[in-house]
Amino acid sequence: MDLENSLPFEAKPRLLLLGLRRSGKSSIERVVFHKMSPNETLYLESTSKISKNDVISFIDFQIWDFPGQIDFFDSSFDLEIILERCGSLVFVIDAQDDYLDALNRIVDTVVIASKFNIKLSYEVFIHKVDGLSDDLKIEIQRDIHQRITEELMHENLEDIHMSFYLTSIYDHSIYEAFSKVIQKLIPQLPTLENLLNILCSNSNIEKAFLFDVMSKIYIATDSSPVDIQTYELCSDMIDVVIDISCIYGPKQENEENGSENTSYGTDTYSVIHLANSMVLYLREVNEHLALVCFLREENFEKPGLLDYNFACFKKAIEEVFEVRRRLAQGLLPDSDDVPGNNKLNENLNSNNIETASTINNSDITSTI
Ligand SMILES: Nc1nc2c(ncn2[C@@H]2O[C@H](COP(=O)(O)OP(=O)(O)OP(=O)(O)O)[C@@H](O)[C@H]2O)c(=O)[nH]1
Repeated sequence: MDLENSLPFEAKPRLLLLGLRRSGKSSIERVVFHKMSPNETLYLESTSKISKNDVISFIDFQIWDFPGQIDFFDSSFDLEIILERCGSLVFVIDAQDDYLDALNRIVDTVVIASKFNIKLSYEVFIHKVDGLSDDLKIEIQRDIHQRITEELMHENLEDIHMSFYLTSIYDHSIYEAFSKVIQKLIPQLPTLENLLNILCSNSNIEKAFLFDVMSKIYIATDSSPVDIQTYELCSDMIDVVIDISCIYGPKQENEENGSENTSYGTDTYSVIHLANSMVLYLREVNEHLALVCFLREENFEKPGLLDYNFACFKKAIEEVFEVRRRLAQGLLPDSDDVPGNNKLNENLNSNNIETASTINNSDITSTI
């Protein structure tokens, strides 16, 4: 599961943050990946050179923050090398400012980038929407979408697909948008979704998210639609659990510098009963990932059933990433027909997960 060690630094997939000066690129990177509070970003200085950050968490990739004043097309940049290992180009537009220049830059960049890497995904963050009314947000999104689509058609690039997100660092929208961007870089996404669907249907769970704990990005969810309020509740639960475990959890000694730090371990488990008869259920899957589920109180009468199903789910997740680890190390042929994948498909078989109707309390206690 030690994924960040599985790829050398230069081989990690890249995500490029591009946009005009002061559009909010560094703020996004600091808030999402370095836990900076949004208010502190007011004091960020303008970035003067490309800042490359290795994301140390479950997700194995690098973020490159391109300063707004740098010309992406400058001949001193080897675009072929920069774009070759790039998974996504994220364009950040300041929605509170005049954005016509930003749109021209986006179209010019797409024209060039599409020549170097046809697999790139293009993401547009219509950013700083916190100060705007709902109607204005929709109007701006429609206008930006239309202008970019027209310009791309003009360049004969109508096949390019771009995704648009309304974002702000002052609420959960930036995490939701980043979650969707990152999910496109995770090849195992359909398998993870499938596992979550099986878990939800067999445990009567309304919604389940698999979170990267450090960034609070969800790397997968079941296929029912994401309701932003449910997402916010589940995401907030991670903060609550981390805060409580930092204060009251067991102290762990840091081997490198001998200091003590508190973090939650692999047995972390939390249940919160809400006033509206709903239950939040959190289990840590490994040091990077946590499963957070939202379910009705009446479906939580047999917590042991959920614990048992979670154990099956956790085992399947471990096998998903064991296959990836072995592929990264060249231990398996890069094909669909590898034994690990067959094993994985076996685990996807819903028979491995008990259903509420087929298990009774005595079975649960004996199987855990
Ligand atoms: N209202 C609001 N302000 C934001 C948001 N995100 C960033 N800002 C502010 O925008 C300003 C510029 O942010 P930066 O992150 O430095 O912008 P940048 O794109 O990295 O700028 P360069 O380094 O010059 O390229 C800061 O004062 C941030 O506090 C947001 O979501 N809402």
